[in-house]
Amino acid sequence: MLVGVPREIKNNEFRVGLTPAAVREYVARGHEVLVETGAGLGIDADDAAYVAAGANIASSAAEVFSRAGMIVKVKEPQPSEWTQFRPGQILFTYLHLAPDPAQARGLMESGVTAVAYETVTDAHGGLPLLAPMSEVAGRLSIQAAATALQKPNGGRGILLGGVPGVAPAKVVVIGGGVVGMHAARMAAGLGAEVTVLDRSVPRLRELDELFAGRVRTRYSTIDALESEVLAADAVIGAVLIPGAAAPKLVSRAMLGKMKRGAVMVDVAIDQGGCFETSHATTHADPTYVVDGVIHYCVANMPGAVALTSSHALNHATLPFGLALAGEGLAALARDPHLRNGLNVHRGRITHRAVAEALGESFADPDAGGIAA
Ligand SMILES: NC(=O)C1=CN([C@@H]2O[C@H](COP(=O)(O)OP(=O)(O)OC[C@H]3O[C@@H](n4cnc5c(N)ncnc54)[C@H](O)[C@@H]3O)[C@@H](O)[C@H]2O)C=CC1
Ligand SMILES: CC(=O)C(=O)O
Ligand SMILES: [Mg+2]
Repeated sequence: MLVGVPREIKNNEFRVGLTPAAVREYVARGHEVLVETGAGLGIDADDAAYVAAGANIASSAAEVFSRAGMIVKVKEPQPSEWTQFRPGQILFTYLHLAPDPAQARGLMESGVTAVAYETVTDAHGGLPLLAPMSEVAGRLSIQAAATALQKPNGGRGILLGGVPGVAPAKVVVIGGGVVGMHAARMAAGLGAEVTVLDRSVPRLRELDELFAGRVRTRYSTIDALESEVLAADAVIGAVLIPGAAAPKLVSRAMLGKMKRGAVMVDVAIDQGGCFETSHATTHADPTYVVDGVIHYCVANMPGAVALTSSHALNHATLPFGLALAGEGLAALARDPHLRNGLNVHRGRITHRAVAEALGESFADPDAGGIAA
């Protein structure tokens, strides 16, 4: 198959869909790879590095979109990209459609077959193509919180770890999955007092074991959430119901009672955010203030550490991308986990939670017909 890699165009997005190492794997299996000029510059991979890996270089995104049978990207397509897809073409990237009806409509109208990284599953109930970026964003969330808490940035002026004789900051992590676990680990490593809330008791048990008492865990009732959030210096929003819009767990009323200069990092913003007052921001202007509380709501946090992120993402996407390039739609028919990633096919929404969030009718991909 001819696999196309356009340059990412979202604000401050420096990642790339395929690294040169990944290109080499595709080429070794007989695929042709077409990379837009400059697509890898954010990770120190120039056109020559891609040519050395066996790729051809396209002078424009339009050339990539018009020639490729499959497009491999990182971020959800932007409006200027929706219009370039065509029926039968495969798109393999993050989509986050639940909070984004305009993009959903654009993809449906294009006729593209869109496989979303964030809903591909594995045999252990995990999300293998979301996990690496959740690891990055979880770790980064604590760097963002630590920076925003500094007085010149509008924060409370508290050091996460404190110093001998002065108490550390209180960090509250809502959702103890991949993002939450990595956030807790970084915050605890810096010496903060960390509490993780989750609705899954088995998950709280795992975290309790893992952190051996260094991190507190609490079952996430409204009571527990309120008391923790009101005492917090930093709150990390890290919940997920796969495919669905994030539940709003911190209300405007709760926010009004928080400490002035506290920081809220809503990592779940790509699914619409889990704080009532969240709206998506960009790396160019990452924070805003509501009721004296700093909000950081960047929807592509890993783009800031593109070098680390692109390699981690490619390690996870490579086997699935190779299956799609090698078998086309048959890969979706064969592998139920990859099929869970299918969000849009032939103008219909093919993921149940995404369809429900958008109020669209659901076309069940398990009911057959994919490989036709
Ligand atoms: N902003 C960004 O740049 C990035 C955002 N993300 C997003 O971060 C979010 C979290 O991702 P992961 O940690 O990988 O998901 P995950 O599935 O590993 O963890 C989610 C956790 O939330 C818990 N949860 C669900 N509903 C809850 C509720 N009402 N109260 C408390 N806990 C609840 C679940 O039990 C689970 O443990 C996702 O929306 C993901 O897309 C991930 C990477 C980058
Ligand atoms: C998961 C996601 O949205 C990102 O890495 O940007
Ligand atoms: Mg995102």
